Amino acid sequence: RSTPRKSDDWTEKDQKILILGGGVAGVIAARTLHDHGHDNFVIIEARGELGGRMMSRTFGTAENKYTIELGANWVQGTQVGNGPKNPILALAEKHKVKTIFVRIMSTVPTYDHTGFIDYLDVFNSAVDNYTSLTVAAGPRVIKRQVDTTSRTGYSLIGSKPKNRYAQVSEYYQFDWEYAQTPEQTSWIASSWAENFTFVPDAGGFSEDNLFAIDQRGFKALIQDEAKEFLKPDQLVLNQTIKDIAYSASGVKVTTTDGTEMSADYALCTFSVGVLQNDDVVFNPPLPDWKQEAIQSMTMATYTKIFLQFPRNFWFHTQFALYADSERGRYPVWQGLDIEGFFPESGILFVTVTGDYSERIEALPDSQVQSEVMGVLRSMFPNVTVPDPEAFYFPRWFTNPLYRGSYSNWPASFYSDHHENLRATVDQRLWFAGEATSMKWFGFLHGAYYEGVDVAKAMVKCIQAGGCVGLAHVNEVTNGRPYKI
Ligand SMILES: Cc1cc2nc3c(=O)[nH]c(=O)nc-3n(C[C@H](O)[C@H](O)[C@H](O)COP(=O)(O)OP(=O)(O)OC[C@H]3O[C@@H](n4cnc5c(N)ncnc54)[C@H](O)[C@@H]3O)c2cc1C
Repeated sequence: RSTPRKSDDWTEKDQKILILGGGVAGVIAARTLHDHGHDNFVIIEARGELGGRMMSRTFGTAENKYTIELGANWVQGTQVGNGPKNPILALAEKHKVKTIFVRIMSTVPTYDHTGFIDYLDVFNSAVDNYTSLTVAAGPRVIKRQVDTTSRTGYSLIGSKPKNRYAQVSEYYQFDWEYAQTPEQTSWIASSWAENFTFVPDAGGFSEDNLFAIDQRGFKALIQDEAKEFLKPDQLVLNQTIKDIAYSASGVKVTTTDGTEMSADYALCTFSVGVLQNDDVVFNPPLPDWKQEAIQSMTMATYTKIFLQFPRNFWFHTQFALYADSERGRYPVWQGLDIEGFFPESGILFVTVTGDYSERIEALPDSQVQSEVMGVLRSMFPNVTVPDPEAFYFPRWFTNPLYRGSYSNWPASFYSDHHENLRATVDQRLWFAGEATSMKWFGFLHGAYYEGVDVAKAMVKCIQAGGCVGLAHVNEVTNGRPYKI
């Protein structure tokens, strides 16, 4: 009965539950159902493997190839003593995924368009300013003050970057994490996101980060976890869903090759970017409250641009900063050709985010490569910088299976919107993924916890013989926005 078939028969369903998408949320939801004795589910995934945004590929010349991470790369926040443990760390340990501890805030070499120039003092002030920003958000929550953008927050704590050095230092603290600017980001939500992951005193895991260097790919942790419980007939790969029909009596999905699968329930784990862009059509259209929630969240983009050179001519630390006159132009550089990472690899990468990612995705690779090389040559004016032997960057924003990298919470997204993003539609259609996590949106552990929590809620519902599901509010109202 789990074999996909064509059918218009809504009374004879193929499955109890269809899990739409095989990323972290989908796999962990499946495991949770299995743990509760519900094995009548099937995961449907467009790609040929599980993992979703845990995505890797081989990169480099024929003689010097490495597995690199295009998507998630870090276990963000680990554990202090017996405190809360990041569940992604637990999976990495269980499946022996190789990671390396990285101190992100340690000394970085600093550059501008003329070469090396020391602005570490400005950089250190930006570290302090970011801490002040998150601390100042706390009382606003307690006093029930309105949310504003993080830019407003920065200005109120007195941080107003005026030159390229202050801007790139702020970028490293902020945009490099949220993949959008302080103008585009909620002050309150970005602060609690920081606290719940990185600040143990505020309920977070730890301030540490582990960088995955496993040559099976970081995704090995979720793929190996799936192998422990998933049976072959519980997984359908290489099927892209184009239509989700639902009613109070069940759900039916149709894939691009015309295959139909029906079930009592569906759990949709597609990114909020996919939901925003109508890549999948809902039939009937999703209710207004759901659509408003989906369109009010933001899908941000984080792009790693990889280069491989015949020899290493750059800094010997993991990180370096480049201050351009344009904020966000090829700012954060990471070398992998160092002890403990991929020595002798000749691999270096630079990250861009947000609107700048969208800009470069619209350009041919050759143009992006020549821009990046222009920056690199200005950073090292006394070196004859060779052309790269390999060059690659993923286009997350235009990829119809993702439409960006991870969600980011804007100042106009209210708690009720969040509840509605997560809420069940017509008792049958459920939603989970990194974006539905209030505390950990954007992170792998957010996707993990949502997979657990939403699947548990579904189990409760099924055992009760049906239920309304996760509640929503019909209209998000904001009491007193205007004096009229
Ligand atoms: C560049 C980048 C860097 C990141 N860095 C980190 C990091 O270092 N640490 C961290 O904690 N998090 C990081 N993240 C975020 C993390 O990867 C995500 O939060 C997490 O992987 C999301 O999991 P998910 O299950 O919610 O969604 P997804 O992984 O997107 O799973 C949804 C699945 O649905 C599939 N799908 C989509 N459309 C269809 C369709 N029409 N039909 C069938 N299947 C479909 C997709 O292929 C995908 O497999 C990063 C993400 C990116 C992109």
